[in-house]
Amino acid sequence: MNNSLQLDIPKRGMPITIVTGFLGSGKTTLINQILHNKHNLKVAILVNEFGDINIDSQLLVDINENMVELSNGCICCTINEGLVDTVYEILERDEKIDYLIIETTGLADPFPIMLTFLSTELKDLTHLDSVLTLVDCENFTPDHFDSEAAFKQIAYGDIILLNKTDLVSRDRVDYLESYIKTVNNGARVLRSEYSKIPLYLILDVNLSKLQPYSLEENNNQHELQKIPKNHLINDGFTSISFQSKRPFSALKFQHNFLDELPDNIFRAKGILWFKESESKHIFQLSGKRYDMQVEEWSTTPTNQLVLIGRNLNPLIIQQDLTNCLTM
Ligand SMILES: Nc1nc2c(ncn2[C@@H]2O[C@H](COP(=O)(O)OP(=O)(O)OP(=O)(O)O)[C@@H](O)[C@H]2O)c(=O)[nH]1
Repeated sequence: MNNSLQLDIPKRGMPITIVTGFLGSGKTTLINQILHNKHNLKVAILVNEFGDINIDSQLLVDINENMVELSNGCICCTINEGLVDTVYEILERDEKIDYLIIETTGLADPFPIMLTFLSTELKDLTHLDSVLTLVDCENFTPDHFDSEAAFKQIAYGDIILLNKTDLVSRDRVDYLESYIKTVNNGARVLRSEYSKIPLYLILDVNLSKLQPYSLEENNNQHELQKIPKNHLINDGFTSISFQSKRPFSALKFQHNFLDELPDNIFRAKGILWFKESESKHIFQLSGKRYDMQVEEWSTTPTNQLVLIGRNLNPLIIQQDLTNCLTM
């Protein structure tokens, strides 16, 4: 007689949370909160930026070998294969990683990224825990910035974090919550300031509705092939990078650039060097709001700036910025 008991316990691979949300909604801020509060958990972070300079990775509190950058393309389309290779590299490390967090660009459609973990061999080695979508309560509009990707971020979110509640009234947050429920009624909706949220509400929550058994393998491949490789072009967004080994004049940067900023720039972020200051300036602009944080330089000073918007003219913007440099 065969006494062995056959238990059908599903093997769970490395848990994965996809952190998404439109430009400037607070994704990097959330990852920093997670890194501060993760205790002994070995967390790997995969940061994707579609510009050719990766500013986000330089703004993370804990930059080490567990942080992987994927720049110059979008993991939901143009560099999806790069995502698969990177996840394999993380899985093959000698030291086991307990949890993987993927920060998408602010313009990513999360669906192809979700499918990546449910098709290919990755479905047996990983476990998609949830898609977490941040919403900037100040800048969010129900037309989703006229961007299909921004709409899908809400539609596919298992957790929606209404962030930047400090900048708006409670009525506005209530309104956003009821609007979001009309698009995605099943999501766990939470609220935060500076993306502060207890980790037990967002990690290892097993909220992903999309599971391998819910989709046939052939179907996944088919769905992946249907994803347009040029969705950023369809949405009309471009990113412009600017770098310089000469400092800016603070006065010129303020008057000739910031005061004249065109409306079609949605987001800018950079590490700036001003002739008038010995400190490094972290520049952040989301919508109409910007701020500068001051820190010590730990590297040779340079300027690195990324601007994201619609129908931007790179030559004019780069020339305007060059004109703000000191001689
Ligand atoms: N007032 C306020 N500012 C916030 C809050 N959360 C984030 N910020 C600020 O908003 C700016 C953008 O935050 P990030 O975390 O870089 O946003 P992101 O989603 O990673 O941006 P991208 O990856 O460029 O799309 C930064 O200046 C943050 O300090 C918040 O709750 N309140």
